[in-house]
Amino acid sequence: MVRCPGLGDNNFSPVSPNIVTLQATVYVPPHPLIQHWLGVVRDRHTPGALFRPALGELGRWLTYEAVRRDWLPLTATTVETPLAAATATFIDPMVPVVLVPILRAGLTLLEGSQNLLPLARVYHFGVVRDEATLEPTIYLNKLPAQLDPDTRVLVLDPMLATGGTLMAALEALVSRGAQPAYIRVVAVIAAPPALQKITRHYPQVQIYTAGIDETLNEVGFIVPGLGDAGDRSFGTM
Ligand SMILES: O=P(O)(O)OC[C@H]1O[C@H](OP(=O)(O)OP(=O)(O)O)[C@H](O)[C@@H]1O
Ligand SMILES: O=c1cc[nH]c(=O)[nH]1
Ligand SMILES: [Mg+2]
Repeated sequence: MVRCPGLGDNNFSPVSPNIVTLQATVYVPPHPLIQHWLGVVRDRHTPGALFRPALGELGRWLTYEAVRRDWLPLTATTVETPLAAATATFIDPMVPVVLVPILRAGLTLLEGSQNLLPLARVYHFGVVRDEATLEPTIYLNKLPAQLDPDTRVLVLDPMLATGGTLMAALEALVSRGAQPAYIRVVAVIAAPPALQKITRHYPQVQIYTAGIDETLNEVGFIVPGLGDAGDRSFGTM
């Protein structure tokens, strides 16, 4: 069990002891709904019609966890209730909030995130891994040329395996002005190679994931994982 600073009394329990060496940038929220939906997506017998909405639920709950501490800028003001004046705190509309789904599989997390952050801009980022070399290729980049340095960025990608895909997305974001301290990642399953790569290059980027698995197999799939998230989501097996 690891107690993460800055997250109040919530204990975020690691599935793998590797998290101990990863400082406090990787969080596995011990939420029963997250655990439930993780079990559903892991199950090979879950049909696509349920797999997709299950990832959507994980997108919702992991987004809730990812944004609830020290990330969304707030502004305090006063409102009139029917009875009297009351202080009120709102999300500061002047600070851009951005969602970056990594296509294809990241699209499944988007709806749940967008429901919680309806005013966020969405910049799609398409990456495909070469099945032989595991190298990522960017085939779509809808990021603007420049991002306001205050922009809060939530990157959505269910699977962090070698970490090559996420590194490509983070490089694109940072080169356009995003600040690593304001970037958070929502993932469903993360593997140690990805976590080590990201925390080494971007120690300020926080990763929120439903689980950390032990290893990758010889063809770069997370084991036990959940298989190919994109193919299972879109019926392209
Ligand atoms: O950490 P990495 O080793 O880079 O692998 C992770 C990436 O692999 C999968 O995408 P894939 O290339 O299969 O594309 P898809 O989402 O379109 O299926 C997954 O959705 C991640 O984006
Ligand atoms: O296990 C894995 C690894 C990469 N991409 C997936 O969809 N699944
Ligand atoms: Mg895929």
